[in-house]
Amino acid sequence: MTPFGTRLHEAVAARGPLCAGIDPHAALLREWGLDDDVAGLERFAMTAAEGLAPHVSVVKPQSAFYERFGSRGIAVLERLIAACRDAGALVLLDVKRGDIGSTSQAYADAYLDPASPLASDAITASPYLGFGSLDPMIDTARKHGAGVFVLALTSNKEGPEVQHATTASGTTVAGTVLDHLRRLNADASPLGSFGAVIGATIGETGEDLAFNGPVLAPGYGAQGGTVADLKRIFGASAGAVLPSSSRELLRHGPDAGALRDAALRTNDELAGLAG
Ligand SMILES: O=C(O)c1cc(=O)[nH]c(=O)n1[C@@H]1O[C@H](COP(=O)(O)O)[C@@H](O)[C@H]1O
Repeated sequence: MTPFGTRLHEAVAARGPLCAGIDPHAALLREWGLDDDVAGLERFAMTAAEGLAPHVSVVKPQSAFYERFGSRGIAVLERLIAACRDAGALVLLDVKRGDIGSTSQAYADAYLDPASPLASDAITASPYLGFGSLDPMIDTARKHGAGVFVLALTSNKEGPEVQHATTASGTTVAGTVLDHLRRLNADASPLGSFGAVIGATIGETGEDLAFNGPVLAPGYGAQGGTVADLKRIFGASAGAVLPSSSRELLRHGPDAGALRDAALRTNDELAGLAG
């Protein structure tokens, strides 16, 4: 299997860097004229897939918005993942998992093993049980050509309390995560498969953000992040950055063509980002 980083590099070159979040908020379902039930969820998800997945490099469904409907919501998520992959988009399933190693393996089997009904191209992971607790996810991703995006400097205002804290070795928690990612991606070309999550909303951190892997940058759009912020935060490394937008993009529904136009327009705005 071609490594995720290589597939992502090709997808971004072909379709642009925008990562389209498919988050069926109850308020968005109502805005689209849908009921906040499983039928509404299915209609929302499939319309978003139709409008966005043929045009963007990456889609990112947030699992909780599907889980809130129980097993029938998860069945919709399974169908959404399949539809988006069929349309040529890479699926980054946003689950932010992290646990002791033996349970991390179960999460890896659930989301990264092609035999699983929820198999995706990549997942988001939380490193706060220690970066090494994610090893089963990293190893399983390597085996199946998948990717893992690890939380480093998140877009929410509460993140710095933990992420800016200094560890016993003198580096920050975020800096430690980035060091691990630097090591994991060291030999990859053109791009590693192990990414960092760094919000498009963060202020000056003093961290070295350059590494040979992709960056998921949520917070672009509804949370206030702009193209200027992306340039300020990432500078020359911005070529491997995936700005992620959910609500700002999805408010253009329920017309699939309007979603497509919004995604294409956003990718045009992001075109100046690389280099
Ligand atoms: O991992 C994420 O995707 C994520 C990390 C982060 O630091 N901030 C963040 O907002 N997210 C997710 O990115 C999406 C942002 O949605 P919008 O604010 O509607 O664009 C949601 O699915 C969040 O759960």
